[in-house]
Amino acid sequence: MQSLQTALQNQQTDPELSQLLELLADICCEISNDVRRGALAGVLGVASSENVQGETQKKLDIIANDLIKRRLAELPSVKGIASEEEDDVVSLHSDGRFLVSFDPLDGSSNIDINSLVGTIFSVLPAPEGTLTQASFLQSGRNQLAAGYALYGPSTLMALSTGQGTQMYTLDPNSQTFLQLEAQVQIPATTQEFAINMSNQRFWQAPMQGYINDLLEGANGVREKNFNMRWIAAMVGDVHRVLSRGGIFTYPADHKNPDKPFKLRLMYEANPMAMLVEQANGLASTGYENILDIEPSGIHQRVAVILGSRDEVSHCLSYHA
Ligand SMILES: O=P(O)(O)OC[C@H]1O[C@](O)(COP(=O)(O)O)[C@@H](O)[C@@H]1O
Ligand SMILES: [Mg+2]
Ligand SMILES: [Mg+2]
Repeated sequence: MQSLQTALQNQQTDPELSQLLELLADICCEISNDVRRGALAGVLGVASSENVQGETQKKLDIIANDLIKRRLAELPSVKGIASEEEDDVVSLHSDGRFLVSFDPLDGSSNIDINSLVGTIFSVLPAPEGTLTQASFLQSGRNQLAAGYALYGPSTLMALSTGQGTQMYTLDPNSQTFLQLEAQVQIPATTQEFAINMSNQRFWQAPMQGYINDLLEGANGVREKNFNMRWIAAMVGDVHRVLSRGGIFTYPADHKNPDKPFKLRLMYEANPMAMLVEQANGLASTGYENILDIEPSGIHQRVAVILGSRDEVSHCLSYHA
C-alpha cells in the first residue's frame, strides 16, 4: 500500500499543497487519537459555550478546532481559515497561497454515544490582499482539494485534489495514512437512502413526493424496495455512499422558519460535493449543482442531495 505522501507525489500534486494535505492528515491522526482515548483523554461531554450558529459546543468540537487552528498556523502557505466553530475568519500568514475551511468535528451529537464522527476540510486558493470573509466566498469549483477523516472502527480518510477520489486508512503503528483505493467509484444506481425521517412533515412538496415513492417500494412507481440508513453524521452517511452507493439528503424544511437548511456550504456541502463528483456521483441542492453555488457567507447553509448519479437525477426530476 502506498502512503499518502507517495500517492500525492505520484499525482504530481503541487508540493506546497501536498505539504498542507499531509499536515491535515497528521492533524486528523491526532484528533483520531483523542477520539479513541475518549473519556480517558477527558474529551467527552459538553462545553459551556455556543458557536456562532447558536449550537451548544461539545468539548471535542473545541479541542479539534483549536488543534487544527494551532497546527495550520505552522504552515506559511496558509493565509487563513474558516471554521464551523469560529465566528469570523482567522488570518494566519499574509503571503499564504491557501485558505482552509473546516468542520473540526462533524456529527457532534454522536460523540457521547461512541458513534461515528469525523473532520471535513476544503482548500481554496487565497486571493491577493487583506484576508476578509469575502476571500472565502468562492464557488466549490475553485476547491484545490477536499477531504474528510472518519473516526470509526478504523480511521479512514477520503481525499480529492481533482484527480478522482482516493480512500486511505490510518495505520495506527506508523501513524500514517495508506491508500486503500486509488479511484473510488459510486455505483450509479442504488436501493438505499439516508434522510432524517422525523422532519418529513416539514419538507417541501418535491421531497415529500420523492420519499413517498421510495417508501412504497415494489408496490409503487419505483417497482423496487428501498432500505434506509441514518448515521446523523454527514461524514458517516457520505462515507457509506462512497463505499457502496446510495442517496443522502438534508433537504429544505420549515421546522424552524429562520433556518430552512441544516448543512453548511463552505465546510460540509462543498467538500463532500467535490468528493462525490470526483467519484462519479452527483451533488445538488435540488435546483443547482452544489459546486456552482456562489457563496454569500462563510456559515451559509444549503439543501443537499448527493450520491448515486441515477438516483440523484431521479430525485431532481421531482424538483424540475
Ligand atoms: O440531528 P440531525 O437532523 O440528524 O442532523 C444530523 C446532521 O447534522 C450534522 O451533524 C451537522 O454537523 P455538526 O455536528 O458538525 O454540527 C450533520 O453531520 C448531520 O448530517
Ligand atoms: Mg458538521
Ligand atoms: Mg461540527
